[in-house]
Amino acid sequence: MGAQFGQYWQLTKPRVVALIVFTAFVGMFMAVPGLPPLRQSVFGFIGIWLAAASAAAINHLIDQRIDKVMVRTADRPLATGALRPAQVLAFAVFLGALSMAILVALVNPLTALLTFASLIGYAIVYTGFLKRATPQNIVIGGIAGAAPPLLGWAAVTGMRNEWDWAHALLLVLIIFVWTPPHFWALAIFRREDYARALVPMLPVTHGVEYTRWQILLYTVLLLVVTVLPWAVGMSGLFYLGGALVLGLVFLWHAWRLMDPPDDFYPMRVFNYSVVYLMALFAFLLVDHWLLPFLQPSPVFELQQVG
Ligand code: HEM
Ligand SMILES: CC(C)=CCC/C(C)=C/CC/C(C)=C/COP(=O)(O)OP(=O)(O)O
Repeated sequence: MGAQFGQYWQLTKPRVVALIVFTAFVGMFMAVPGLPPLRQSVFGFIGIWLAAASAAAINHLIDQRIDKVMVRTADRPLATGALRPAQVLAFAVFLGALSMAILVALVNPLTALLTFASLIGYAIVYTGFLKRATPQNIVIGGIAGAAPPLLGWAAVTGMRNEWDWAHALLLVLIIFVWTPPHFWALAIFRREDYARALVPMLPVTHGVEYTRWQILLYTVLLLVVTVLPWAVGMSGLFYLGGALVLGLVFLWHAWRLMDPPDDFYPMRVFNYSVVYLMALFAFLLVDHWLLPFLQPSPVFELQQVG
């Protein structure tokens, strides 16, 4: 029983999904001054979590043949036969249905719709089609993985106006641009896995050198887009400082990757990418709370003038 639970837990890609829901959580806080409304944020969080977990389980189902061939994924529940496809399908449908019920009944229909689109985007469009079709798979598919800040924002505001959309999409853009360096670093290290499984990932189709250049270009772009929250007045100097330091370290890694000290270096870049995104969103969150304290209020300024 305990062992079975472990297998089902593994289907939900718990570590990836933890970072995904963290970005949704930050989206909720960025959407409003102070604390977001309790019901929408708690059930929004649970609903987005369940949807992402469902999408991850469907990814296991559709990818079972690929996962069996790749060293990195050969121990997954379907690849080893620990779970049967029917069990995985039932689990994924259960999580997905529960997610939709919670989002529709306790959050709002727009969040349910956007979350459902992300679920289909990752589980079906990316896994079932793009992944097997083009080396731009993860760039396009990255839209689904990047959506959670928008989902969080929608959960607590229902998207009131263009201002909401523009600011939420800016956070989506950051994760969208982050995804290629995140994934291609790992793909360089695991390129033999992908070649054996006939998955057209960039290092397999265009070579390692070309992929390193792409990583460097996206990392430069990432540094630029992470300045935007400060430039549009969404975040303050505390965030900007954090984003610049984190981004320059990422750039230094991407630069060293052009002529790496050893074969394992791409995995160090990959591991850093995870720490980077976690820290960047933590900076957004803390800055959002600090901002009112750091910026003198108009009353305070008046008192000073007086
Ligand atoms: C299409 C987009 C993406 C692709 C192709 C991708 C690919 C991958 C792959 C292949 C791994 C290794 C997983 C493993 O060995 O179990 C991984 C790990 C990870 N990914 Fe992504 N990823 C994407 C988007 C994201 C997003 C949007 C997030 C979070 C916001 C994320 C967070 C993580 C984390 C936290 C890990 C580390 C898991 C661990 O330490 O075990 N990824 N990713
Ligand atoms: C509803 C919602 C927010 C959905 C988000 C979906 C989600 C779980 C995105 C994670 C992205 C990810 C781990 C891609 C790797 O898939 P892969 O098949 O390339 O990697 P693998 O070989 O490790 O399975």
